[in-house]
Amino acid sequence: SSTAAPRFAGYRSIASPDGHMLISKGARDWTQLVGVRPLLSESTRRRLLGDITRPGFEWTVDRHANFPTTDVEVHALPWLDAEMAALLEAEILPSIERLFATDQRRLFVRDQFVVKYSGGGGGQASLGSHFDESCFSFVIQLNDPGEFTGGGTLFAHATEALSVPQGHCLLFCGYQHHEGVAVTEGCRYILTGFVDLRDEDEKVRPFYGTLPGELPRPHGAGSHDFPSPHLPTNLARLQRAYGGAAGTELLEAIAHQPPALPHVDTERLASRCANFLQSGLVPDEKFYQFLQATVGDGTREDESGRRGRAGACPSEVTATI
Ligand SMILES: O=C(O)CCC(=O)C(=O)O
Ligand SMILES: [Fe+2]
Repeated sequence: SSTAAPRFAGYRSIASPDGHMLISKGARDWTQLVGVRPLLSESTRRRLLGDITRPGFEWTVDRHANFPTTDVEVHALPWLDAEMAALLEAEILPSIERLFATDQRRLFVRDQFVVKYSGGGGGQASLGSHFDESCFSFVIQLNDPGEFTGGGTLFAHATEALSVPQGHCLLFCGYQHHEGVAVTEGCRYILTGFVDLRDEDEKVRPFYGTLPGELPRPHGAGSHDFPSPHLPTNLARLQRAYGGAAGTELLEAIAHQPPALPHVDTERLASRCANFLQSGLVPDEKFYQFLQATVGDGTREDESGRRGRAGACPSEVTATI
């Protein structure tokens, strides 16, 4: 894939090791930077499009209470889940770390899903102005923008929607207001991810910007709830934090040792692990399901996905780039 700078009239582009940084002419704050980089291989892209355009493919429409999308969780396609876990570790989280000067060891994935926008009345065509309940978000363009009319990601600080080439990925601060512009013809497919930063309030606050109110607790960035372990990348992070332990060993480590993850409250997880150990069950794939069902946001998976986007509220920009 090409690393040439995609050109957008409303943006200035600066080459970076991860691709390009786009700075809209209206940007006043470094949290308004948008990273754009090639990401998906041609074979992954084609395989995914093949899967989701198969007749009878089942989309969900009610996973997010606010600003719902027609989507499907990455988790529903195990091969994709595995590929995304590898891409997150090797590419996406390191890019977020470099672009936003954060610490990738403190990043956890809250949600990942494929979205379908349909022009011509066949389904959802757009997504209204909102902010994501995560410090960072990524949007990967799956199909060729030549296949649809309209579409793209429009930031409140910009005048032009970004529609990047197929396989390219946008990285941005989720608390910046943005919208999915209406597709008027054809279909636009993207893969969206919400990535939270678990860190000290003062590290999180700059990303929250001037949104009114407190830092979004307990479910947003800076929250101390446990990251959803049904995402393999989160489970891998958990295992690493406990010295590579897996299975029973991981359960024991969590149950008996102090939390190894800074600023994540693993108390509830620890007591559940202790109970699981007492039950005498062997942590095979049930262990995975157990983590999925009992921790994460403390809810079942389908409920945890409902907290993804929040309503629009006025945002002012104060700092300068
Ligand atoms: O359509 C887009 O590019 C934006 C998608 C988005 O903002 C979201 O899924 O939360
Ligand atoms: Fe969004």
